[in-house]
Amino acid sequence: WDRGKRKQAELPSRGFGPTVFSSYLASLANFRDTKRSLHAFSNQYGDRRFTFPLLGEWFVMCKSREHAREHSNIAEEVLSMEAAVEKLLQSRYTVGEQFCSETYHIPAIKTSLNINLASKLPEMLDEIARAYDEDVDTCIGDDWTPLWAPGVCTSLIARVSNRVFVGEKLCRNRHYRKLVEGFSDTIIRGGVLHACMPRFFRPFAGRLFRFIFGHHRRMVRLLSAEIVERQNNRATGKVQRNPNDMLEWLIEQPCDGPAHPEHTVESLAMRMLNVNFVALHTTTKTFIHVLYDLAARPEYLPILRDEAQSLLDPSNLASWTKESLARCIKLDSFVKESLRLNGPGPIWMPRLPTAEFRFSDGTVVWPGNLVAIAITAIHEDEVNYAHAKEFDGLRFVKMAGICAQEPDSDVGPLQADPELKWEHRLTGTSPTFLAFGSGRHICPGRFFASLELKSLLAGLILRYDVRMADEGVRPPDRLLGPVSTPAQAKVLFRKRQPKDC
Ligand code: HEM
Repeated sequence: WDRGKRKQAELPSRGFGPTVFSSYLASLANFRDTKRSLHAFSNQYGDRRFTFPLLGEWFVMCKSREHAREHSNIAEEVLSMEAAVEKLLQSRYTVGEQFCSETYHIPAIKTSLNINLASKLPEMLDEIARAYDEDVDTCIGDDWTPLWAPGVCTSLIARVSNRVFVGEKLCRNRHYRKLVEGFSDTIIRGGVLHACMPRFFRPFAGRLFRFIFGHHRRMVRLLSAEIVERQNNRATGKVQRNPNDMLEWLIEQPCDGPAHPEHTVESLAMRMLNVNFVALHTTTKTFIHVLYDLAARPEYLPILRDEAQSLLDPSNLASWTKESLARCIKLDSFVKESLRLNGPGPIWMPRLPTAEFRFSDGTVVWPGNLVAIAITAIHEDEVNYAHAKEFDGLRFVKMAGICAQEPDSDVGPLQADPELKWEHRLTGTSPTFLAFGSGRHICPGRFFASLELKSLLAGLILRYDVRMADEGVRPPDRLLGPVSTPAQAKVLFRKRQPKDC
């Protein structure tokens, strides 16, 4: 008999009746097709909170705008995101205690990264041009050539992101890239494995896991010389010699007091793993989905290309600016629509109550039972979006009420009215668009992610034609319970034909 179920017994739940073990049957059935089961629950109980048994957990789910708003704004001390993530990923075992206990990468992203976006853009654009030259141009010609989309996208995102995180030398270092590219997937898989083990066995399994993969050990080895040199520069008043990048912004974060005047190499290496964890996985998956959406819908290529060409100089990436990319509203809408329909799964923004907690509608949640938002039920609800299940690359341009014609002045419509349209831009969030979360833990890296994704996509459509081998068919996502990942598929690339230039 499941204790979690008894505790939430007053909430509606669609299971197999009140018999012993029924919750386990429901849990297995929900695992088989999580998204569809969750949508059925949501349609039935959408305006109330309901329980959703899945893999031995009792998720208390919500879907309505009011519930989503309340969920997003409750204090970390009451409904904890960190505790929920730790429970789901078992990261204390797979990466180590320090991975979960320190969080100074968050202020570094929130402030330093965001303040420096415009000044770091030229380096990102330089890395994008080099990456396309070296990793794509060398593999393709004037004829259609199949390229492994997940491989290409993972490598591009890791390379360009790390140009901003650790600089030119390390972002091209083979060993460094191998470490950061595989890190998130290994940790997520390891987390699932650990969650299935008996609790008493996890510390031992974790030690073995960390010994085998050695993520932290390898990161310390790769970064230690660089960190020591930068700290020496600081100590000898030559701080201006240090590059302005994420590693430096982490070093600058305040320490715990006089006993620890500066962060240790071990601590900084762990933070850099954490930065890569939050930044690469999400952005890479998004880029793969965007590429599939574009390759399967070739009608968008000329539309996006015309816009990019009119606002960005195709032969001179160095001339692109944050403002000129912001004016690419169709590109912005296309990526946002892809994010709307292709999240990493139907259960979103999990929280773990630290004590018994009562929501404003009277629902009581118990410590140990996870609370989450049914994101796909919101993103695919006809009440929120017309023809919600269909992909419309220009949806958010239309929703913002902006004429889908070319902007006819230098100013462009978004710059003319940025406040009004914010909600419909890629980085905008609302109770009906939660891909970047909302409220207290809203994604602080979304401005960086948006700039990176739009620069990469603009670069791609100005250089290449893309299509699926099976014309017009988008490869289906791979589903495993609540986790959805993009298909492992090839996309056909060819250099852009001269008649299109
Ligand atoms: C398309 C790419 C991305 C997506 C879809 C995404 C999505 C999200 C979501 C949904 C959350 C909130 C989770 C919750 O409330 O449970 C979040 C939080 C976070 N994201 Fe992102 N993210 C992306 C890219 C990035 C990047 C590039 C960075 C760093 C450079 C980043 C750093 C973070 C951090 C540090 C948090 C935790 C914030 C906090 O606890 O206050 N994200 N992200």
